[in-house]
Amino acid sequence: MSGECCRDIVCEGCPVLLVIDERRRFIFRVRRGARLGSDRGVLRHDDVIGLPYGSRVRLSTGVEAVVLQPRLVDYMERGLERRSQVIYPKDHGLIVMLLDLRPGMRVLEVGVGSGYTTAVLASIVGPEGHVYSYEIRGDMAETARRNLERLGLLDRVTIRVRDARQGIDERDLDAAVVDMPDPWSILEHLHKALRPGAGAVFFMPAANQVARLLQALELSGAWTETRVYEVLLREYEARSDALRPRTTMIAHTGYILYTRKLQAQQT
Ligand SMILES: C[S@@+](CC[C@H](N)C(=O)[O-])C[C@H]1O[C@@H](n2cnc3c(N)ncnc32)[C@H](O)[C@@H]1O
Repeated sequence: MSGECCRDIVCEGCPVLLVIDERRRFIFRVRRGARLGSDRGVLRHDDVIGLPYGSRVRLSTGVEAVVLQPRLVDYMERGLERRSQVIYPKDHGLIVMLLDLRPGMRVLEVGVGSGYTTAVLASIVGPEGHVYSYEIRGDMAETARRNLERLGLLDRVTIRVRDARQGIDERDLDAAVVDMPDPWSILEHLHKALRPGAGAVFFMPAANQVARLLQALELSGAWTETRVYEVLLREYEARSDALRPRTTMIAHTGYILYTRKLQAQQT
């Protein structure tokens, strides 16, 4: 079978998402001689080496599973450490569009937590871009570092273990994502760090935070194009004989406030 290792074909050392059923999904790196155990049977890693991604494979019990490339969203669901509240994929999607994120951008992040948003930003800016991330807690920064290392994204990220209220070192940044309890307290630092007209997104779980931030933005007169959003995502049962919404959904994650830097008036 021809094809590129880890892109088309499973080779030793490649990451794999093994899907047995909706609840049994495992992410691992293939190691010759290793085994993955589950209540549905055992998978010998050797059995997937050389298979094209997208192949079916049988466990020791005869149960069938599928071998796929893990996506970032699969890692977020079950392949990373989680020690803080994280921003969900439904919200990341809108954040990426609002900030017009692209390869090569230099992006600021305030409030790293477990590094889920850092991973989204780093995967989009690519090897030629960079993410500058501020996190006040050393233990959180370490968790994020481990997660980014696992994803192979750590070299695109600089994590500063620092209170962002004391200042931001970088200048001329293309965009910012702020996920911290009191974002109004860093507005001046943020304004200095962004390039003219650059966008910033603030993620906040509570409506009173949004109101307070809006007030601070209005008072400063230094921001424009301010918008507030909430993303509701309803998944469907993907069954041709009974297509209908799922009975449960994530009711609330947080609000997304978008705004852009306004230059000071030239006199
Ligand atoms: C909800 S978590 C961020 C989660 C992250 N967006 C994700 O998706 O994984 C908020 C983080 O902000 C950090 N934080 C709070 N105040 C901060 C400050 N003044 N400067 C830097 N980080 C701060 C907290 O320690 C916490 O880890």
